[in-house]
Amino acid sequence: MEKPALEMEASALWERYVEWLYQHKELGLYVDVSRMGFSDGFVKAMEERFAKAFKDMEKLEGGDISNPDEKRMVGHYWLRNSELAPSYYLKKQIDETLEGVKAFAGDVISGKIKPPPCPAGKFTHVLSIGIGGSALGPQFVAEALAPDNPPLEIRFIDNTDPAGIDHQISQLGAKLSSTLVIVISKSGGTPETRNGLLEVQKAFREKGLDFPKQAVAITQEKSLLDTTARSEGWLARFPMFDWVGGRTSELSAVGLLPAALQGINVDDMLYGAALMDKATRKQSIKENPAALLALCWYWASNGIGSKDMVVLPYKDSLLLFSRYLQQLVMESLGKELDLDGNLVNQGLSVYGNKGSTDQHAYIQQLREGVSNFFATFIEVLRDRPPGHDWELEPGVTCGDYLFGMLQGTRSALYANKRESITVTVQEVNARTIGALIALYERAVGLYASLVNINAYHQPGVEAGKKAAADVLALQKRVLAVLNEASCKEPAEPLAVETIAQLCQAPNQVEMIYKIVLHMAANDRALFAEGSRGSPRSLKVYTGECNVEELYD
Ligand SMILES: O=P(O)(O)OC[C@H]1O[C@](O)(CO)[C@@H](O)[C@@H]1O
Repeated sequence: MEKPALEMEASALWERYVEWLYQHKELGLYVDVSRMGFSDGFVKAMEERFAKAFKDMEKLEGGDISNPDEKRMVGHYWLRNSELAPSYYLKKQIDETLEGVKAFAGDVISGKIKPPPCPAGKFTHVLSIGIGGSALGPQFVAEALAPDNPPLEIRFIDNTDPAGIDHQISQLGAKLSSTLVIVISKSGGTPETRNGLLEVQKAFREKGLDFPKQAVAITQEKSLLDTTARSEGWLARFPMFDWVGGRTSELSAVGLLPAALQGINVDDMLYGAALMDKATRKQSIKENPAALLALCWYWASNGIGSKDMVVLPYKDSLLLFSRYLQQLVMESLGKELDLDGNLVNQGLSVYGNKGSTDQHAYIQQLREGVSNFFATFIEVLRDRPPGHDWELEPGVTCGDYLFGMLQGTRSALYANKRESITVTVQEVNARTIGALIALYERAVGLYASLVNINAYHQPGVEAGKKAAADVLALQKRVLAVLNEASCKEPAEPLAVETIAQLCQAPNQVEMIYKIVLHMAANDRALFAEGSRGSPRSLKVYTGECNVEELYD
């Protein structure tokens, strides 16, 4: 009888390794699933589901409405092979956008397009404003592929944290005058991105700079951002297509423009992705690396996300891969309902940083603690560019240590019956990064079919956005109430419970206390008496009577 994979002797394990090893020759990419415990019986039992998943992906690529809730096609695969687009019009849009991105980046790098305050100069920096899928891909790619001295250096604003925004602007300093600002938002209305834009526009005004002459928008046609950019005459606008989701947009203008401006070869990224797309269309689990990943995810987590996926790239430049995958996988698979409307609460949790750094952070728990995960090692064979290596000690380089750490951790986990997948690439370059993106996009698509969910919408995010808007609306009411009390003679400091009554929101008293605490920390409210840690003892006022706000 076949021994369980996690208890095999060395020779049987070697057989299993050889039998299951996947190699993509041209990409120099391997997927090893031998350290996952699935049996042949499990693979057999999954074949029918996979047959359906392959068909679902075929229909998706053919232009079906594969995102039924939003009534949208799902076309990120067409971006790297526009011949696949279901209409000539879409193909033309893809080709023209790609050409436009490359031509614009080329003109900026050559200095044909230059910042107005520096007639003799060139753009030196990019400031990219966006969040979620409109930031994570460009951040991952910049970290992985930007050369040491890129033609334009990139910085990111990906939050509505004022101190974080100030930091980015002050790091640019005088270089703001030679900074190209790219605002990325598919919807064109995401509050964090809008706030980043408003803050940056203010910084431009304060320095007497002409923002539109240094600004580019990447957004859906006719979105608020698009209309603003058009009416203000921004330097350029590039489209985000309705049928490309934020988390799968890295190989659209969203990722390609920032990459091209940093001197990264975007054709190579697209080519790598196209090669991987071709490989992952194969309708045989063993010969399809994305199907192998989806199979392992299903096996490890019982098809219900019962285990987490720890992603460990052993390469500094791949640091952000785990963060990028976190959104791709969790926003796609974390769903309450399946496609038939049943309550399923699906998902697959992803976390990770990089090896060997994480060996000194949490591998202790992975090896000996709670066994609620499976690992994915990302291995890079080429340590450094050729000609730069040297031996730290006889016969051993620094890269050999990194290799040893990865192999040692993989073996140590296996010895304690902890499962792992290893994805190996020859080197980190534009082609392999494109291929890795395409590999995981397809694995997510296949897995979503296996568990019968829509991977391409994100209804859960809306609830948080709405709740945040409610908090801001409540804050405005609190301010109005405080303002009115402060305009009385003498001013009347109010208890938080009284504020809640006056706002007609007695059930929101805790939120009102938090709002007041936040305003006080930012000198927008004052405490007449009481201790901040004893909410009931507080008496609050604004310190000044703002008549304008009162009658607003
Ligand atoms: O590109 P947008 O529309 O600004 O959205 C940013 C992100 O917000 C989300 O809609 C929700 O977090 C993501 O799916 C998306 O990538």
